[in-house]
Order: sequence, then C-alpha cells, then structure tokens
Amino acid sequence: MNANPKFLSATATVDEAAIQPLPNSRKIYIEGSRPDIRVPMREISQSDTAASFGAEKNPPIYVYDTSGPYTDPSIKIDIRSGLDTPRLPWILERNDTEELPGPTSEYGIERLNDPQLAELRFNLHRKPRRALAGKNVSQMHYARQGIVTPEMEFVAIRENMNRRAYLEELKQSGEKGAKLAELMGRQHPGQSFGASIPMEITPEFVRDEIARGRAIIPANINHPEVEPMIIGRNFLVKINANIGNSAVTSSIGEEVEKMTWAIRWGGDNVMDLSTGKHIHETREWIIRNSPVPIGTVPIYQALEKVNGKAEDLTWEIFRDTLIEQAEQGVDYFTIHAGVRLQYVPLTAKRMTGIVSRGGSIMAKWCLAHHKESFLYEHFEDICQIMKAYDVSFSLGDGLRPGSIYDANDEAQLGELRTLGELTQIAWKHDVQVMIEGPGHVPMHLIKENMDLQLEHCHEAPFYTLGPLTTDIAPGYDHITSGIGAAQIGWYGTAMLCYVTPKEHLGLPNKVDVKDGIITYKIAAHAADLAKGHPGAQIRDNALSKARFEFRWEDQFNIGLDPDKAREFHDETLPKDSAKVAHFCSMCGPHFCSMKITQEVRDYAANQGISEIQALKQGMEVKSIEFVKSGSEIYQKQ
Ligand SMILES: C[C@H]1O[C@@H](n2cnc3c(N)ncnc32)[C@H](O)[C@@H]1O
Ligand SMILES: Cc1ncc(COP(=O)(O)O)c(N)n1
Ligand code: MET
Ligand code: SF4
Ligand SMILES: [Zn+2]
Repeated sequence: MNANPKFLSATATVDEAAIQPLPNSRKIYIEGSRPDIRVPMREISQSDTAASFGAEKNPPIYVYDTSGPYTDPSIKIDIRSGLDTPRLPWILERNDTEELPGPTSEYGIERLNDPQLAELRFNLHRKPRRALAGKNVSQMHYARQGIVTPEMEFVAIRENMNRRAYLEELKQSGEKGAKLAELMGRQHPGQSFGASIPMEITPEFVRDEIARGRAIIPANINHPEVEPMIIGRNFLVKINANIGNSAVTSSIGEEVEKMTWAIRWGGDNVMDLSTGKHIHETREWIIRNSPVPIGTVPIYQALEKVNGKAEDLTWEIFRDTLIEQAEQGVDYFTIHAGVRLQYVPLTAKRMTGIVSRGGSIMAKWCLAHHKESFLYEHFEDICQIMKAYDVSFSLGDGLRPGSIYDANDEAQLGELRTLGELTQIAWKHDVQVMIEGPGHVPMHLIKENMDLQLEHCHEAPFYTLGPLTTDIAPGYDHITSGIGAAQIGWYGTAMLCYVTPKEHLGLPNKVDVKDGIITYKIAAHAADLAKGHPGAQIRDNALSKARFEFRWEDQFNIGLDPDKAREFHDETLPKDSAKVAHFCSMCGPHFCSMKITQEVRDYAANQGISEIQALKQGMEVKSIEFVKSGSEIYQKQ
C-alpha cells in the first residue's frame, strides 16, 4: 500500500490516487463578500439528452466538496510543505492572538528538540499562536458579540451549494430550461422533527446558531489550512472518519493517505485516534495536510506518556497534552468528563461493560484513586485552554452501550445528563460544544436517544457513532450502523461518525476507510432528504433523469462512487457501445422496464393520446385477455 513503509519526511509523497479530479468534475470557487473568501464546490457536467428523450441540454450540478486543494489541478501538492493557509489572514486581522516563540507544552518542546525524530518530523516553519491574555478566540465568542466572521460567511455559502443560482439560471434559459428547473427543483416536503432549516442559509443565521450553541465551526487558530465547515441540526448532516495507527500496525505515510482518501470520498471531519508510535509526529503530518477539521482524544496520548498505566495519569500530564495538541492545531477534543465515579458501578451488570477507550481509562483512574474524575473536577480549567485556541469540545460518551443488551441503560443516560451540565459550563466560557452519542442501539430505541440528548444537552449538536442496530454481523458493521446512522441523522443528529467493515475485528485500512465513508454519505444524504433539507433532492433528481434516459456516464459520475459504478457496469457490458444501450445486463434488452416505459410513451405520443390514457387502454386490452384466459393469476408456461 504505502510505497514508503519506513516513513522519511525527505521522501514523503502524496498518494497519486488522491489527487486525480473526479470524472467530469471541475472544482469551482464561489467568492464571498471579499476576494479571500473562496468557497469550493464540485461542478459535475453532464451530456445532452438524446433526441428520443426530447433532445435537451443538461446543466452541470453542484455538490459539496470536502476534498480541498487535492482535486484542484492548478494546485501543486507537496505534503512535505503542507497545504496553503487561507484562514491565516482572518486570524491575524482580528488582532487578538500572539505568535509564541515556539511550542509551550513540555512535551511539544521535548519532541521538537529530539534529534532522533529529525528524519520523520514535519518541517513546520510557522510558530504556534495563542489568544492574547484575557482574550477568547472562539467562534462562539465572536458570534455572541454579534460578529459575523469570514468563517461564518464561508460556511453559509458552502451550505447553500449554489442552489439558487443553478435553478435561477436554468429558469432564465428559455421554456425548456424553465421546465427542467421545475423538474430538478421539485422535492418532497420532508419531516424534520422540529429542526428549523431555512430555505437559504445566511451568514447571520450561522452566527445566530453558533451564538445559541446549536451549531459549531471547529476551527483552531493553529489550523489555518482548514476550509471551515459547520456542524448543527439545521445544516447538512456531516460525517466523520476515524483514522490513526495502533501499537500493532500502520505508519505515518499510511495515516496521511487514509486522511486524503477519506476527504476525497466525502469525509467532512477526520479524527486521528492514533495510539501507537509517534503520535505527536503523525498528527502534525495529518493536520498540516488536512483541509478538514481534525479531532483527537487527548487522553489516549496522555496514557501513552504514563506507559499505559491509567492510575498514573495526572491533571498536569493531561493539561500539558491539551496544550501540546492545541498548539499543533487540533480542532476538537473528545473529553470524557462525564464518566463520574458514581456511574462506574452502574456498568457492572452490563453485557459488555465499558467499550469506550476513553471511558474505560477514566473509570480505571476513578476506581484506583476512589476519586472523582480529574476531567470533571478541572472542567473549567480545560475551558480556559479551549478558548485560547478555539478548540471545540466533543464531550465523550465514555459510557455508551457496546451491545444491544446494554442500550439506553442507566449508566448511559446518567452520563448524558452530566454532559448536559458540562455543556452549560462550557457555554458560560463561550466554548463550542458537541455531544458524543452511541453506540449499539436497536432501531426502536434510537429516537429516545435523540430526544433525551436534545432535552438534557440544550440542543448542542449530537455526534453519534452509528448507532449499530444489531450485533450479529461482524464484517458488515458499516451496514448494521449505517441503518442506525440514517435514522438518528433524520431525527436530528448533526454529525455521524463512521463505522467501517473492520469494526470489532481490526484496524481499518484505506479500502475500509472508503467503504465507511460511502456508507455514511448515503446515511447522511438519506437523512437530509427525509428532513426536507432545501435542494437536497437536486442530485437525486439529476441522477434519476440520467438513469431513465440511459445516460450511463452521467449516472456513474453524479453518484457518490463513480469508479465503482463504472466498474460494475463494465463487468458484464464492457464495450463502448453498451454506454449508449437502452438496457443493462440485469434485465437485458427485452425486459428493460425503463426501455418499455419509453415505448409506452412513444406509443402514446404516436396515437396522440396521453400517457395515462394509453396505460388505461393497454390495461383494458390486458384485462380482456385476462378474463379470457380464465382469470388464472399464474398461467401455465
Ligand atoms: C470510537 C470508535 O473509533 C474507532 N477507532 C478507534 N481507533 C481507531 C483507529 N485507529 N482507526 C480507526 N478507527 C478507530 C473504534 O472502532 C470505535 O468504534
Ligand atoms: C462519535 C465518537 N467518536 C469517537 C469517540 C471516542 O472514542 P472512545 O470513546 O472509544 O475513546 C466517541 N466516544 N464517540
Ligand atoms: N466497538 C466499540 C464501540 O462500539 C469500540 C471498540 S474500540 C474502542 O464503541
Ligand atoms: S476493537 Fe479490539 S482492541 Fe478495541 S475494544 Fe474491541 S476487542 Fe478491544
Ligand atoms: Zn462496538
């Protein structure tokens, strides 16, 4: 997989597969109120409709693009120098941060000065920044002051996906265009279970949602490479991909490749959950090359620093780790501060105990010392660090159920109430918060999770792992969990954390990353459609039209995975001529229902009667035949 198993910074190269533009696609940028707000989108062009279907032009469609500069052919990617820093001027012009002389954490300084790490270290020339004393640089803080930041304007444009211009231009382009606009823009009203999604997202709406805590923009001031994105129930449903090495396997090069692969296929966020070697250096390479926000679980690295002995963890070691990672640019921290001493006994009768890594580490610490969790006790100190860099909280669900048996039990729900209490403390400091959720939950108990989260956590965005709806399919847990993810996304979860086919079995590789991403893109989009998110159906409409008109190339290219669609079609009908055929190998030429429907329409047009009447007439003929044949439903062959 990785041509450079012994990772060396001098020879590190980008994965060639990650920098190819997607078929028939062009990256475009929509400019905001100032020239340095350039919001990326992917434009997918289409072929014309053939004469037999009414000969018309099909305009390009616009889709959300998470792939960053990688798919822009005008940008030369060299992972050794990292990505450009479009956010840097926005951060600097606010005049509320200072450049530090270098890393200020003990561990960060130690790693920087270790000569043995020279050959694999990312060579960063930029110095870390921090808020000036007494300043708060969180997006929530600005929002509450009434300030619309460039980050907020950026996400507003991004969420709208050029929808209005697309439909307007089409409407203006003559009679055919107006009909097409009507066809493409039509969608089912949806059921949003109380979300309030406006027709058009304005920067002011973004500001208001952030100010009231219903949405977050994870964007550390030390991650100026990021293209801002928003997580909230009134925005498009987002997905997160977990990557990272373990003590057993993987290298820095492989992890950077998983990140670039995840964002190519639609990952909105990536978590680096490394627990193996060189955690600090791996993270640096990932952040410097990531246009999407990066999350981590700092307690993992803190545990490494005490050689895996949970009881040896201290607040001081944890605090130094937070600063180390905040100065590298981590955008959100999972912090399991809801695992309180009193909840640990509630897990004793569970089938699968505590399955959260962070949760189990904290439970062990609490029991060993018979003390309240230091994360809970120092929560306000943590808030002080978060607001100095704008790191968002992802309040960890350390007591999530790890089996259907344990779903929605008292330990889980007790922790959820504590997460609600902590949310209000974070908000007192204007620190952004999202809440992590389960886990393993049967379908009929999923809605209760969403409803209780909204109630106890004051509408802070929910971020769930799946949930997995059954335990019986190891090897297919992207599917068991994709089902639950679609449901909970529909009910109001803002971000879905993917589960790959390797869940419970081993560390996911690049192939698993893509399978997890595509599964979760499906769940997230299905949820957007069901919520009635404005414009969500345009892509479905365009794909269905291409499918009905046998525009095979367009059907592949509008889809989430054009490579797979093409490969499957080619498997049985590889010839170029098959790409214009009015059937595929599923039904063959005589039984292709879409082809037959077209013949019905042609028949109706030739007879000068409407399609419905033609169908009626056809049915009358058929029903006479049916009576004649003795009304047997199953006729002998
Ligand atoms: C919280 C979730 O994160 C997943 N998880 C934990 N570590 C990694 C890793 N290095 N890579 C990918 N996924 C990981 C677990 O499988 C769990 O489902
Ligand atoms: C949605 C989500 N993603 C990641 C984690 C962290 O993992 P863990 O709780 O096992 O430490 C989590 N708790 N929830
Ligand atoms: N599969 C477990 C879960 O559902 C996690 C195992 S690895 C920490 O949370
Ligand atoms: S995934 Fe593997 S290592 Fe992680 S908790 Fe489950 S069995 Fe343990
Ligand atoms: Zn599990």
